[in-house]
Amino acid sequence: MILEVVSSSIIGGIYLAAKLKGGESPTNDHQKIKMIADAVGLKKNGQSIRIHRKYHPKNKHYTEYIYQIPLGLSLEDFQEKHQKFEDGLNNKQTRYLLSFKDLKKIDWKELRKINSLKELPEQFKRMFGEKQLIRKSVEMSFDGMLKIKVYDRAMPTYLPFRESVWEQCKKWHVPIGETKDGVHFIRLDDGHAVIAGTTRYGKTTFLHLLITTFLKLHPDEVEFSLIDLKSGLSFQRYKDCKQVINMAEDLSSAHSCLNDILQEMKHRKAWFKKLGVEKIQDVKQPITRHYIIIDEASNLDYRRMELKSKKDIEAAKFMYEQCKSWMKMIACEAASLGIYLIFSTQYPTAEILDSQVKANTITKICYRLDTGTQSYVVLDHTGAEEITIKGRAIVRTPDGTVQVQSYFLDDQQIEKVITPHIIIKARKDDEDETTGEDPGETGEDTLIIEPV
Ligand SMILES: Nc1ncnc2c1ncn2[C@@H]1O[C@H](COP(=O)(O)OP(=O)(O)OP(=O)(O)O)[C@@H](O)[C@H]1O
Repeated sequence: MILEVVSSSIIGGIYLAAKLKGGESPTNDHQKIKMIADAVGLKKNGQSIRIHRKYHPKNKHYTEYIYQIPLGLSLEDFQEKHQKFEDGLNNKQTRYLLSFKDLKKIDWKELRKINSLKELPEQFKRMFGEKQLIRKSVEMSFDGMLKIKVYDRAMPTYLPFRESVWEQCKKWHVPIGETKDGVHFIRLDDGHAVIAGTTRYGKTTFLHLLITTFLKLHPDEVEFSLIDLKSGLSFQRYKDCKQVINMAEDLSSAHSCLNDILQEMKHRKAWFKKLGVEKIQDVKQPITRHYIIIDEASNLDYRRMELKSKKDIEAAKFMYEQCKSWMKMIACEAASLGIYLIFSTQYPTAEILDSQVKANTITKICYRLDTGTQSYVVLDHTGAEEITIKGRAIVRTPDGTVQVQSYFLDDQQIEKVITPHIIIKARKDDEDETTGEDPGETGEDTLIIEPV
C-alpha cells in the first residue's frame, strides 16, 4: 500500500490522503482537460472536445479519457499542446509517494502544530526531499477518437538493465526500457529507425542494447554494418564478432560500406525474384536480417571536416552526396529485403535527416533535444526539448507515442553477450593487402568474407 501526500499552495497547508493504489483522484482530470483544450484554442466553430468514455484499467497506473474531437482538428494539434495539458493537470499540486515505513518515522504530534509548509519539521522536509515527486503525465493517441491517458505514477529516472527482460522479447523486438506500465518493446523488423538526442543523453547506450539484444537472441540470423562516425570508439568492441560484416569510421569507409549494402540489395532482389517473393517475411529459406547502424550521421557531412585542399573538398563532397543518395535508396527499398537503417544523430536538421529517409522510418526515438524545432523534425511535434533526464525518450511508432525511461546496459553485460561470438577474422582492408595467398592454408587466421 502506498500513501499519497498532496500539498497545495492554494490551501496553504498539507492535505494528507490515505488511499489505495489506483484509487480515485481528488480532482477531476476530465474537467481540467476540457478547460485546457478550450483555453489553448483546441475548438472549432465553438465546438469543444466531447467526452465519450472514461476508463481505468485494473492494475494500471493511468486513467484513459476518450474524446470526440471537433471536425478539422487532428492528433498533431493536441500533441503540439502536450506540455500545456501536463502543466495544467499538475497545476498547484505537488504529490509525493510515501510508504508506511516512511510514515512510521513521522512525528505526528509535531506535524499537527504546523500551519504552513514552511513550518515543516526538518526531519519531515528531509524525508520529502529524498522522495520522488509524482508528476502526472499525459500520453495521446488517436484511432478515430482522441485517447488521453493520464498517469499518476512517477516514472523511474534510472533503470539498470536486467537480463531477465530478454526472456519476454518477441522476435526482433528490443526492450528499450520501461514506461509507467512496465517494459516497453520496440519492433525493429518492419522498417527503419531514427534515434535523435543531444550529446550524453543515451543514444549510444540504446544502440548497444539493440546490438546486444540481437546478438543474444538471434546470433545466427543477424548481421551488422556498424558505421561509427564518433571516432570509431563506440563500436570497436564488436569488430571481431562474426555477425559484424562491415565496420566504418569515416566518410571514405562509410561510403564503401554503403556501396556494399547496395550490392547486397541487388543480390537479395535477384534472389527474391527467383523465389517469386516480394518481401523477407515470405522467404522460407534461412535468411539474415541486416542492420546498418550509423552513429552520428551528421559527421558524414564534408563541411564538418577540416579539409584544406580543393581536391580533398571536392572528393569528400562527391562521397557525401553519394552516401546521401544511397541512404535514400536504402530507406525506400531495403526494409522489404530485410535490411534496416538505424540512423542516429545529435543534429536532426532537415539537411541531416533527409525527408525521404524520415518518411520511410517507422520508429522514432527521441532523447533530449536542444530545441522544439529539432523535436519537430524527428517526431512531428515538440516535446523532446522538455526532457531533462538522461535515458528518457519519446518513442513514436504507428502504434502511438510513449515516454520511456531506457535501460542502462553496462560494459560487463555487453562483454558477456559478445564474447562467444568473437572470432579472428581479416576484414576487407586486410584482404586488399593480402598477396593472394589463401590464409586458410597458412593455418593462422581464418578469412571470413561474409556471403549472403
Ligand atoms: N538509459 C540511461 N539511463 C541513465 N543514464 C544514461 C542512460 N544512457 C546514457 N546515460 C548516461 O549518459 C552518458 C552518455 O550516454 P551515451 O554515450 O549513450 O550518450 P550519447 O547520446 O550517445 O552521447 P554522444 O552523442 O555525445 O555520444 C552515459 O555514460 C551515462 O552516464
